[in-house]
Amino acid sequence: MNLTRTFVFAGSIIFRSSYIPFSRAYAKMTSDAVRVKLTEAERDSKIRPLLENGWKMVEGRDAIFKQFLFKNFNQAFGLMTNVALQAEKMDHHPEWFNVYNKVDITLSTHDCGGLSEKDVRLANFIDSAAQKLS
Ligand SMILES: C[C@H](O)[C@H](O)[C@H]1CNC2=NC(N)=NC(=O)C2=N1
Repeated sequence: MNLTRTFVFAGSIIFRSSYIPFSRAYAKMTSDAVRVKLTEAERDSKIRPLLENGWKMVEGRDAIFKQFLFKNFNQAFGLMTNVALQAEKMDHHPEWFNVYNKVDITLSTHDCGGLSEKDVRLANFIDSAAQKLS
């Protein structure tokens, strides 16, 4: 249990709150330190719009996938360049594959083993960046 989780666990004991709400509050406070899985309500409000915009749930994983097709390689690589810079800024990285004008992107948060707020933010950024390129 690393220092962050120790602190969160101790906090939930001291404040007599259940582990999850305290850890979510702590996660908001230090959004980069602790990544927590989306709740059912958050999935309904934040993942559903992505699924309606071409993203798909990955079978057997708590992850989302989308394939982007462009006119040529330049556009495809332009998306990857924009996303790479954003990924570094967020410290949150896609799993992706490119061949010529096609970019396959899978998003999930490795640190919590599933979808988190970071995946939602990055997916929305990717959709917006792809739209500007097409
Ligand atoms: C140490 C570094 O902050 C972490 O490994 C970051 C890097 N990028 C990441 N990317 C994704 N998709 N999930 C993570 O949990 C993650 N963690």
